[in-house]
Amino acid sequence: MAYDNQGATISMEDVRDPDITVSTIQEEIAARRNRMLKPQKSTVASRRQQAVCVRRAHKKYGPTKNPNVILDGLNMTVPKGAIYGLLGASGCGKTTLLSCIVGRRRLNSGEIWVLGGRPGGPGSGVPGPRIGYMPQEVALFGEFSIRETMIYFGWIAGMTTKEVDEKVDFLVSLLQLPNPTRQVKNLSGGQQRRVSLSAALLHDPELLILDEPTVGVDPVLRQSIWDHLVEITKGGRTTVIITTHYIDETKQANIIGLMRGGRFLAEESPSELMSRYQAESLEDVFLKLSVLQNMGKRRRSSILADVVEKVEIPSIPDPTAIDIEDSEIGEISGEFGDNVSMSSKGRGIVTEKVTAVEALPPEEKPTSRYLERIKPMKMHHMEALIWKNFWSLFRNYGLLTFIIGLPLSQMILFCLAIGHYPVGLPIGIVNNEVSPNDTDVLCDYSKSCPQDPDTWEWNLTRFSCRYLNFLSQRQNNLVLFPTKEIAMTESAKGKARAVLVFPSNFSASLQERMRDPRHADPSTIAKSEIEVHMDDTDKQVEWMLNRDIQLAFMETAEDLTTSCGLPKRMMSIPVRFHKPIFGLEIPNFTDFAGPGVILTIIFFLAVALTSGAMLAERNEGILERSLVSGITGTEILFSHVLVQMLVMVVQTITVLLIGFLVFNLTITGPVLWVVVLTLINGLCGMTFGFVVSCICDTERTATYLALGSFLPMMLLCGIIWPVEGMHMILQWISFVLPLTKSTESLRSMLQRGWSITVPTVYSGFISTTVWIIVYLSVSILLIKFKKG
Ligand SMILES: Nc1ncnc2c1ncn2[C@@H]1O[C@H](COP(=O)(O)OP(=O)(O)OP(=O)(O)O)[C@@H](O)[C@H]1O
Repeated sequence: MAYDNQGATISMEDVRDPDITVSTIQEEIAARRNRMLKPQKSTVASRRQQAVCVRRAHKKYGPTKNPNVILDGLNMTVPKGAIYGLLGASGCGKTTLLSCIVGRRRLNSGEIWVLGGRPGGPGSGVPGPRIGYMPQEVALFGEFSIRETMIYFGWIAGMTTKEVDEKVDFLVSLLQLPNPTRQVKNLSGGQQRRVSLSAALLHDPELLILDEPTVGVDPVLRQSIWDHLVEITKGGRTTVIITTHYIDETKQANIIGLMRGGRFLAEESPSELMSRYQAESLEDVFLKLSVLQNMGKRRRSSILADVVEKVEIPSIPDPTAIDIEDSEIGEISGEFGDNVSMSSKGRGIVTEKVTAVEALPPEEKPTSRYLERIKPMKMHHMEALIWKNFWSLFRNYGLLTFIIGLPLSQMILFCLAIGHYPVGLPIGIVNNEVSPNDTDVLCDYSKSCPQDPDTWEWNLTRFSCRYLNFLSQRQNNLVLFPTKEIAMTESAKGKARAVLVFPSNFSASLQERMRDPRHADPSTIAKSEIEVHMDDTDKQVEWMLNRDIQLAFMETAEDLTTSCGLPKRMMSIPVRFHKPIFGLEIPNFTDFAGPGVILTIIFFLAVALTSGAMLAERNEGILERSLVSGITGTEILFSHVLVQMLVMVVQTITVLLIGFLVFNLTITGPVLWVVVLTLINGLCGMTFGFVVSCICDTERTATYLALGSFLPMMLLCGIIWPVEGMHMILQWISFVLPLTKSTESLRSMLQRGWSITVPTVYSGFISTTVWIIVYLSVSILLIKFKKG
């Protein structure tokens, strides 16, 4: 046997004097520090024979400048076949240590060997079915029944449903669980913890890691849980590491590790500890060892002096009783004080049963390592995950209604609310051409031709009335004001969005201007014009009114020529817009914004759905538990993708049907490719959701991130405003955003009718696919490497 000589551990031989006093202990501690450590042989092989072996573990949280040191050179040895009780005050780092052992957190320095290998490395079985992990959180699916929960974890561990059902009966009676058909969310906290424990016990793992399994469990049941643990470890095949706050319940453990200040105060059998420290209970032992540890630290800090003075210093009665030959010493890992270590004599009780040196796991071969790292998806994992994701989603009726109802309602709202022509805008009219007694804004005018058929002389009268008649066909809320001053005052109060003033001899001046433009004086020209004052605060409205005012004039002029039997086009501006190359003759904003809106709805719903599902899974500890049981990040992501694709197909069909069949959005291109682009865009949103859930720790930060990305994407991807109108730098940014190319591609298919072979169209597909790959890779890497 050998012990680790690098962990600053010294044998206990100097702390054995029964008449020891405070001062002598201090002297001894000081003397020991100066003493040379005797090097002992410690090999990787010896560490790999233990169920768990931790050496010189350092772990800290927080910033480098002000770190919160949790593990401070901790050594731990868990022999195979032992029940190891990990004890310590709340917050001392038990859970942190366990999550490092199961490979979910990384040490800052030090080594961990689990079942002969490094966690996460080949041969360790961690993560994987060789380990049974019950985390501190309940980490179960509320929507599932007890039996379904067992089926999920059983399938992951490679069990058949029949095997699971057989084990469920046993566990239900052992842990006094309610009827297995009961839903987990309807169980009490204590019952849920027992279900969680049974999920860890289900597949008879070699190493059971149980983080506070007996919280909220009554003493009788607690005893039967311990009896069961003792029973399963008897054969030496199963090892148990258990944390608990009930120190005295660990009397049945083979070894207990008392953790304090980032180290072990001791790592011994409970009976050995109690007899050595002449303590009634393990709590007493813990207290006495804590005092000793504080004394070691006292020279550095006097903060704990009060505590030390109030507690009786332990006397150690029979130093020879704990004297151990070097040859008997196992890998000493328990320690207390400043580099004062405890021997592990008690461990002999356990190790005797399992001392037969088992064959070591095969050495890692470099050739197979690469293949092992790729870890292809396992069928039984995927089966369990897809089954779980499917039922988690489809049993949550509220969520289901939301994810189908939201795109439906959004599309209806978009089609009803966006792109329609604003009507009923109040337009103030001051018509000085008619008498003040003429109170009807649509004043009378002669519809016959105002041209003398003999002399061809024009006699234009009340042209303003003719014009207002046409204007009212476009904007029907014309409000007559008696004077320009009143009109301007009222419009300043918001009573009119524009004011049109007709000069007193508007028709005569207009006629003069047309008849003899060369000799028309500026006053005549000024009086021939309609004076327009616009409310420019709303650019969109201003443009539309501007267009109406001008088009109404053209229509009036055309009407005049028609009434005189002249060609209609004679009076219009000599620019004629013929059939458009693409799109409708009357431009439609709904058609312009439609593609972007469709893609945005599908993209961000997928982001919300995926990040929500993943975050819930992670925060409830389910993700952690699944990863420890051997599921890979890739499997988790792909299982979500497969199930959520179903949802997305329904969402896509709903949105497209509403848009194109109900609201007649223009669709002239290939329908199949339109559907495919919408679907892969949703997939892109889904993968972005994975990234969000991996980066963010809480739903709140995920909401901020999703919202923070939603607005820039909306603004920059050309939905609201053409990309060509943006600042050059924004155009570059817009170019690489996931929705820009796809929006343009969809618009080209819908309105231009372009096929997939056109670069603008296929570049949308390529851009979306590239983003999917990027997001997916980032999420897989984050799941794999983002550990505490
Ligand atoms: N991700 C983290 N970031 C920063 N600090 C953390 C993190 N996780 C744990 N800690 C801190 O590390 C310390 C040890 O936490 P840990 O959960 O390991 O303690 P514990 O012994 O299991 O406590 P308990 O018995 O109450 O569960 C605590 O002070 C805790 O606040």
